[in-house]
Amino acid sequence: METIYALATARGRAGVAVIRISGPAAHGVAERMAGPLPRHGRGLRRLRSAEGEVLDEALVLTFEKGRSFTGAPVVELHLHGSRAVINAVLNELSGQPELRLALPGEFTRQALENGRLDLSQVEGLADLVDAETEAQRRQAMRVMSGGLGRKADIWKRDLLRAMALLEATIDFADEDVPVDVTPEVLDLLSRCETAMRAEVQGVGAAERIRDGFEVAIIGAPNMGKSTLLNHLAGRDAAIISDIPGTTRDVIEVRMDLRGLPVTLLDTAGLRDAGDEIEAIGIARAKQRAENADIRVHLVTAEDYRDGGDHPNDLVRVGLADRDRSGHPGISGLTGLGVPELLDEIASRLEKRSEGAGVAIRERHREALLSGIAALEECRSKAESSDLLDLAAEDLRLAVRALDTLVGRVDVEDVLGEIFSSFCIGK
Ligand SMILES: Nc1nc2c(c(=O)[nH]1)N(C=O)[C@@H](CNc1ccc(C(=O)N[C@@H](CCC(=O)O)C(=O)O)cc1)CN2
Ligand SMILES: Nc1nc2c(ncn2[C@@H]2O[C@H](COP(=O)(O)OP(=O)(O)OP(=O)(O)O)[C@@H](O)[C@H]2O)c(=O)[nH]1
Ligand SMILES: [K+]
Repeated sequence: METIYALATARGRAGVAVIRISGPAAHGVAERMAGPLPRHGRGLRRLRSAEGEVLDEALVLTFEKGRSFTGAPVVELHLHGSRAVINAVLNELSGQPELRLALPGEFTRQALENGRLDLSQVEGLADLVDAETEAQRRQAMRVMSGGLGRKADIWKRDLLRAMALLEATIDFADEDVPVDVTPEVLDLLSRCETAMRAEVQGVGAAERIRDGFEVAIIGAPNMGKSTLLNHLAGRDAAIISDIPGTTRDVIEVRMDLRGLPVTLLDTAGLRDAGDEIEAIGIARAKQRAENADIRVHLVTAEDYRDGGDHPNDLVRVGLADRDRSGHPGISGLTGLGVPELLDEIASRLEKRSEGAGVAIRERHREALLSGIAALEECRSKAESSDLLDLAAEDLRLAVRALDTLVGRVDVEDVLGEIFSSFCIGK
């Protein structure tokens, strides 16, 4: 294994910056710069260049092989977090013949190769590093701490028990001993299948939590859509004017709505377009609104009162102060009714988030579906005594599908894709 190094913290001025070195040469290189180090501990040391110049006074942490994040020997240099210090130390490290700059995600890759994390935990870690909201953090933590692997292990244990029962039946089949194990086998199969299906059901919600929900604000020109968006965003993201047809491109604002990641969309006012550009804007507005998770339809107070049915993915809100009917409406100008609108959106999105479990990616869905398909095959064969051999083969396929979840098999082709989303230093 090579020895790699990289800045683990973000670039730019900060209180402290951390450089990680991982691999067999880590301790040797660090001692060359810092002098003798504790074997598995920490110490305050002067880091010197080869010429003897003091580069920084740093906190140096050492981790023994098998007892570090990567599983390889690790040294962490906790530096003063200025650009100049970071550059000086990185420059010194780049001159060390045993070292190479880490690729994106390469520390985590070492952790995977050294069995410190399974593949699903690596995926969870990737999501955790990207998490912007509380719901994203919680979901990533569930997966990073091994939730999917634990479930897969439980299912696998049941399937291996079913396999042993089937094989015992096959062995006894010659001996005229009437052993009917199928009820127990079928019971084990259906238990797994139900649990796996529940996880498949949750992948959609999990993906929404990771990628974010879209909420589109729609309505006629000049209704105050941009005003409402700016109010929600807390900044002037969209242009407000009393000229109808101001907004043309879709304006996007990312926000954290009670822990849920939401992209708000301000769209062109819907009407018969005044010109060609506006027509394009309106077409885009319709398209994006159609794909959004929720549409907030701004209407006049009169229209709101005349009401009527509307699809339940549509939150219909009436403007507050444009008539005197006195009903509680909404205004992006005064903020009236905005907390209620946010509550309504959040509660709808929370409903959509329900069911997210520890299967959170398309890769997980595919593995589970192929496992479920194998279990279905197995069940239909297990019911007929002359197909038990084939039933056992289907079970092996199902177990294999579970193994791909945690990366015990078929890892190589997915690694590139997973690590491409990591940053350098992770
Ligand atoms: N300084 C620092 N902070 C960090 C990390 C890191 O690598 N370095 N992490 C990186 O993502 C996360 C923590 N994850 C870690 C997981 C395992 C070990 C580790 O060395 N485990 C040893 C025990 C070490 C000890 O107790 O001295 C072990 O399990 O044997 C370190 C960090 C977040 N904070
Ligand atoms: N009285 C009142 N005026 C508002 C309110 N919200 C917005 N306005 C005004 O209505 C005009 C249009 O506001 P915008 O937010 O640009 O409307 P829009 O729906 O985005 O308009 P388009 O870009 O044409 O689709 C501006 O002059 C706003 O100041 C409100 O709640 N009450
Ligand atoms: K506007």
